[in-house]
Amino acid sequence: MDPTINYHVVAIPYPGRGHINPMMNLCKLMASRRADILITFIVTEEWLGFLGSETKPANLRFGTIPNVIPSELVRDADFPGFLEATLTKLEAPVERLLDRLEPPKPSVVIYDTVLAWVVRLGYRRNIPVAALWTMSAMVFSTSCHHDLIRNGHVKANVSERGKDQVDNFPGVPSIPTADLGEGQKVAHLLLEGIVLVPKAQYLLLASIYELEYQVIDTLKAELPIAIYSIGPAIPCFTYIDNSIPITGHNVPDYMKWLNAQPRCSVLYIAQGSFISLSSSQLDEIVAGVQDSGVRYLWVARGETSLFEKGGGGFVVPWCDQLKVLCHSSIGGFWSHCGWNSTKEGAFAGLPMLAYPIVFDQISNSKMIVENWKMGWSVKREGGGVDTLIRREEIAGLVQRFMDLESEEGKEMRGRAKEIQEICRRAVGKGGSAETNIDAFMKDML
Ligand SMILES: O=c1ccn([C@@H]2O[C@H](COP(=O)(O)OP(=O)(O)O[C@H]3O[C@H](CO)[C@@H](O)[C@H](O)[C@H]3O)[C@@H](O)[C@H]2O)c(=O)[nH]1
Repeated sequence: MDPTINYHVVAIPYPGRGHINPMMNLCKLMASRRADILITFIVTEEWLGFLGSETKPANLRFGTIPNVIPSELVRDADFPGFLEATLTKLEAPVERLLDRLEPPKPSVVIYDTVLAWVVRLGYRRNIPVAALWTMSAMVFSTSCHHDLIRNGHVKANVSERGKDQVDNFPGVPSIPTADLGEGQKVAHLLLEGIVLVPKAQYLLLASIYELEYQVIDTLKAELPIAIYSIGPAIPCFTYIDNSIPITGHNVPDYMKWLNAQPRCSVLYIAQGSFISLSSSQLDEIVAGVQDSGVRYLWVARGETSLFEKGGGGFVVPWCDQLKVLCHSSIGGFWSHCGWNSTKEGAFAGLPMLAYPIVFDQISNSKMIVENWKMGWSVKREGGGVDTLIRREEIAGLVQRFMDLESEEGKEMRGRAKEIQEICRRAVGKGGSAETNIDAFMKDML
């Protein structure tokens, strides 16, 4: 046993990019704040391949289990099946790994809220558990009050935007039922984890207190366990200064291309790490953006052949998103509104074009457009998820959005900077993120 280590923390992330990233960022922060903690971050062998080259503190180590769930590369094909596998196949190999772990015995297991089985594991082994919620506090609150959904107060259908409003979610303003993102085949599986949160010892919200304080305070008053809002859990500490162009030997081509573009001229487009758009809608978006004449940097996976027509852009299969968002050539962010992307856009102070697809993305897009007023919705008011948005409409919208001189654009950019300021204060020295992470570490150890 390493004599400098006094405490052991085990982290069990849900195996998906939008979940692994915030867990990893939290663990990096914790490991760098106290050298006497060893953190074991448990991933499958496949995910070790994706994450193995990450720079991280020496007291943060990977623990691996075999690939007992479907590959990350094919999980879109059957998402309910994938989710089910994470709930039924991971527990046994994780237990075997825990039996082999070097001492000291874990002081706490931090787990993704989705993985309900970890709560039972904690009880069996007499180890306290901390649930990490990787979506907004608002979505936690609305999901948490699932009795309303079960009792039929909330319509379980996102494809038709109903007019019904739900105004009895504590700490959450009145919200249309159709914005809740419920009704997916997977909703009941996710709810299982949420229902068990009160049986955990701690709840960690990957959210900025100042941006969601009403709902966070309400949750603190309602739930019987300790709750900490740990800040955005994005790798923001590396990229604070966006005025310095990124140069050097290992600079990827997309960064070199960005370095050569005029200030605020490029629209960054990323529709998320999984769940694709319909191919007809994707065709319209690609054609619309290209017809707009606006420069773009596009993260595209299988659909790169769509870009053969050319256009003023750069297409990549993957990029270092936060670094890109903080680059001075980027002037706007087209996003599917995953919670991490939402927070990264806010941290970068970028106006956003919101194109949510499922789950919490719909309420995140509302937060961006209606609450923070730092973005526009691509979809028309009242249009369902299946309504096709034509290329002409998209071209016009993108042109107006990237126009730096328009009054409406200036106002939106001003709001984005205000939200950015709130984020930066929260993650700065003595800000709410640091204070709350320190409080959690003190309490759990
Ligand atoms: O080229 C890329 C594309 C993405 N990312 C990163 O990947 C993460 C993606 O996370 P997110 O924006 O939250 O999207 P998803 O992976 O789709 O997130 C899932 O998980 C989120 C958190 O639970 C939910 O909010 C989403 O609805 C759900 O789809 C972000 O940190 C991005 O910076 C990159 O670094 N490079």
